[in-house]
Amino acid sequence: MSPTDTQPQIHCDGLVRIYKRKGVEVVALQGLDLRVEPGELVAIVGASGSGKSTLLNILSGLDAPSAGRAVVAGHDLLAMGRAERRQYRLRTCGFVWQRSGDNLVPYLSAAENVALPQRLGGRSRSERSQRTGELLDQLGIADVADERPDALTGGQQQRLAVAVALANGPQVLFCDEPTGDLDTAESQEVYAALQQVNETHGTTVVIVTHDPTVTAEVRRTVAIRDGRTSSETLRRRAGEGEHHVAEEYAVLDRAGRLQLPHDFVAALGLQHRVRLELVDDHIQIWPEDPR
Ligand SMILES: Nc1ncnc2c1ncn2[C@@H]1O[C@H](COP(=O)(O)OP(=O)(O)OP(=O)(O)O)[C@@H](O)[C@H]1O
Repeated sequence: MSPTDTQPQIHCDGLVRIYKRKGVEVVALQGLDLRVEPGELVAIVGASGSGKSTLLNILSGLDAPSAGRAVVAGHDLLAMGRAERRQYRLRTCGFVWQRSGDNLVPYLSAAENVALPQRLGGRSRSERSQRTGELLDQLGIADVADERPDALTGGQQQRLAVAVALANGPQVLFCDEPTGDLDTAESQEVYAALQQVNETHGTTVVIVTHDPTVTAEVRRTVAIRDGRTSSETLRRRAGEGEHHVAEEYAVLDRAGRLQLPHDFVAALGLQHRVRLELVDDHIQIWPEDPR
C-alpha cells in the first residue's frame, strides 16, 4: 500500500495565514502543504520567520488559518467548535514547549504534574497513579517523582514535559523547540525520549525547530521556507548495520509546482524561464538559451 492510500494523521492543504499589523499584511504561510502519516517521527525545520510557529499554532488549535485546510487525527481544525477544540487539546494532542515554565506547574511535584491533566481528563485516582508511575518510569525520571521542577536538570524537566504531554494518551505530540534551552547532552536525552515514545506508544511526533542537526534524530525532516514546505530530507539505512544516508527531495505540490533550491538556481544563474526535458525516468532542467 502506498502512503497516499492511508488516511494521514496530519493533513494541511494550501494553508494560508495572513497577519495584519498597522494596515500592513504579512503572509506568514503561503499555501503550505504537509502530510504526516500515523506513527511518524517528523521534524519541521526553518529559519527564523519562515512560519514554523504560525503552523504550530494552527495545528495546536490556538489559531485559525486565513484559508486552506488542516485536519489532524480526523479533526477538521477550521470547523471545530469550542467543546471539540477543548477535547482536541486535552486528549488528541500533547504539547511540549521550549520553556519548562510553559509545560510544568512549578509548585507541583513531578508526579503531580503528570497526574493533573489526567484529572482534567476524568481518570480515577488509581488509574492516575498507575499511569503516572509508568510514564515517569519509561522516561527515566521515576527517581525524581516527588521533586518540584526547579530541582530537576533541564533534560529531566523536558522529559517530564513529555510525560505530562502523554498523560492522556494523545495520538499526536507537538514539540516546539523542545531542546532550545538545553546543552548537547541534554538535547540528546530528550531526542532519545521522543524516539522511544514514538516507538513504544506509536505516537506521531512532530518536532518543530530551527536546529538543523535534528535531521540526524528523525527519519524525515520537512523544511519550511517563506511559509511553504520547500524540501524534505529522508534518512534511510544503507545496507547492513546502523549506517544511514540522508537524501534531500524537493516537494511537489498538487498542481505540479516545484521549488528549486536557492543554491541550484544561483549556481546556474537561472532566471525567469528554464528549459525542461523528460528523459526516461527523470527530468532535465537547463537555463534558457540566450540566443
Ligand atoms: N501576530 C503576528 N502579527 C504580525 N506578524 C506576525 C505575527 N506572528 C508572526 N508574524 C510574522 O509571520 C512570519 C512568520 O512568523 P513565525 O513566527 O511563524 O516564524 P518562525 O519560523 O516560527 O520564526 P521563529 O523561529 O523566529 O519563531 C514572520 O514574518 C513574522 O514576523
